[in-house]
Amino acid sequence: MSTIEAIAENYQTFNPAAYLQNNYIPPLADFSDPDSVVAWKLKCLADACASGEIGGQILVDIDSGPTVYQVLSAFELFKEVILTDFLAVNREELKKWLHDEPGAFDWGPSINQVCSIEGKGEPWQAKQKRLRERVSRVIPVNVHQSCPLGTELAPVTVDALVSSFCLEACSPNYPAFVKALGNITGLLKPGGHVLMIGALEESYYMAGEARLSAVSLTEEMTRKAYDVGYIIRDFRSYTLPESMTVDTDDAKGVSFVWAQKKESD
Ligand SMILES: C[S@@+](CC[C@H](N)C(=O)[O-])C[C@H]1O[C@@H](n2cnc3c(N)ncnc32)[C@H](O)[C@@H]1O
Ligand SMILES: O=[N+]([O-])c1ccc2c(c1)CN[C@@H](CO)C2
Repeated sequence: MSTIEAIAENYQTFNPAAYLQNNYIPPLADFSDPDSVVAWKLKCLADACASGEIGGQILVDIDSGPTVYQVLSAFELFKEVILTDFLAVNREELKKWLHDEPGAFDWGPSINQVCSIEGKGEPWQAKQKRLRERVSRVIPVNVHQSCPLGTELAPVTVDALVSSFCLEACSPNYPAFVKALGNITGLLKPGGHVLMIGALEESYYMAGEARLSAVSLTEEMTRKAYDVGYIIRDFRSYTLPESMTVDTDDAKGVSFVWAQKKESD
């Protein structure tokens, strides 16, 4: 039976480079296929951001891992973007990309895909430059703490959160998943927005030699987690086709939730 401590211990062998290769190159990130799952994720995020209802001062990405695709639309709507992760190795990977250092992962294809979706006709390099300028901090996070960012922002609350493949990938069970959502909700202003991507019916995934357990969530379990304190604005799900099943996890699909924190309970 996993516990929060055992999961944290297991994450010590998480390999960012292996994780990126497993999930962010073809076939999962094959943009020649408009139905590829990463293209679908980017479209979900872009559509929510195109609503005109999301924006403000601070956007926090909870659990960036070594990836930035998840904020490629949302970052444009905020004055400051804060990236976070539990592991120093992931925070270092993010800084490598932010500083355009040798060996950094190439997010160009994902950025180009978002530019196509957004249809503003700008070169992807311009968006990449803007994102690098907009990120103010890369800081630690622990979603199982009542203050997931410690004192870094307190008592400031933020206008929006993005989070992708996080809560289910680091919680030992569904109650802990729901509690972790409650913890990050405390960072959010009333009326603030959450854009969350999650795995559906996944029990494990690999990141190099690390084998991480996940809470297997159905669509209904995912929706239900937002029953307290949120209005769901959009919910979408994607079933992974045979062509996109990989041997590095057993996810059956991906969910997207756009939820807005109620002004008051
Ligand atoms: C599947 S990765 C998600 C990475 C990225 N957001 C993405 O979309 O691919 C899960 C992440 O959970 C992080 N993590 C593990 N335990 C955590 C905890 N207690 N609190 C916050 N994040 C944690 C790991 O460092 C890892 O980056
Ligand atoms: O389909 N995808 O684009 C995709 C990207 C990342 C990840 C998954 C699927 C499923 N496993 C999670 C870890 O819990 C990581």
